[in-house]
Amino acid sequence: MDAPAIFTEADFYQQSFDPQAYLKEYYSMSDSREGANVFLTQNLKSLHKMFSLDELRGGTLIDVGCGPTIYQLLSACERFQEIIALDYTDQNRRELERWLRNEAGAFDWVPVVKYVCELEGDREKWAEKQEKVRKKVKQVLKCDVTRANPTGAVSLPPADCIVSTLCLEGACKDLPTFRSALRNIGTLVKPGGHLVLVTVLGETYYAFNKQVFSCLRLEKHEVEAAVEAAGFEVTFSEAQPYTVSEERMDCRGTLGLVARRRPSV
Ligand SMILES: C[S@@+](CC[C@H](N)C(=O)[O-])C[C@H]1O[C@@H](n2cnc3c(N)ncnc32)[C@H](O)[C@@H]1O
Repeated sequence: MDAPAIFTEADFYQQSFDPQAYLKEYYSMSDSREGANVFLTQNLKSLHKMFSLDELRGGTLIDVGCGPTIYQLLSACERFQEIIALDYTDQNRRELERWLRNEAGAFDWVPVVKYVCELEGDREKWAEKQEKVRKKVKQVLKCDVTRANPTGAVSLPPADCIVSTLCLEGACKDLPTFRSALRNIGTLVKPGGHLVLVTVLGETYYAFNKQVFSCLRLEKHEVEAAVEAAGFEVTFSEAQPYTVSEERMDCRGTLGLVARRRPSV
């Protein structure tokens, strides 16, 4: 499989991203899909590690490019009082809201929630954690990371922390756009607040449901330099090789990064 000839940007997501197919392909956790679980468990462990850091706690957390997923909030919800989730694509925000309202047909996150509870030391707390996420997510709003003001007419008070998983490398066609998107989302966090990033490294495409999406091929040092240039100080950065060979993506590694926004001058 090859990367698309033209980089698939936000409008392509709006037209072609099927949230249920995405969830089924990347977030179904089962013993029969051992290889497929590696990508997910690697990212869950990284989020668990980062949201165990002392400095990561506070009032508000904004999830940028949340998609239809909640796994990125499972460790975070223990550290922040309120969560606001943002994404460009209408159907992804709707799918997330379906789960938040516990509607029939919403994706079953229980195996993933149990896995994170086990990382935290008590697998039996899964129902409590699900309710915590459902209670803490206060708003699900549209955003565009390529805009200087990502939430447009809606103005949000700057958050204590922003988290973004697997979004910017899919939304940004080249390194200058990636760097400017980091500056844009940086405005959503208070000076002294934190950015938590999970990105894939060395990836040019990912696919599901016979649909291929572009990915900006990134190296660890490029992500770190872009985060620093956006006004943050990187305080934690850990890359892990991704060695599973699969048709659905050409990912070579994953990166978990924490940075602190510098005081404005
Ligand atoms: C690969 S999905 C990641 C979803 C989720 N964060 C996860 O970890 O699985 C990429 C997400 O980025 C969103 N996206 C793409 N372009 C965007 C843009 N310009 N602004 C905001 N979100 C965008 C898509 O709608 C999609 O939900």
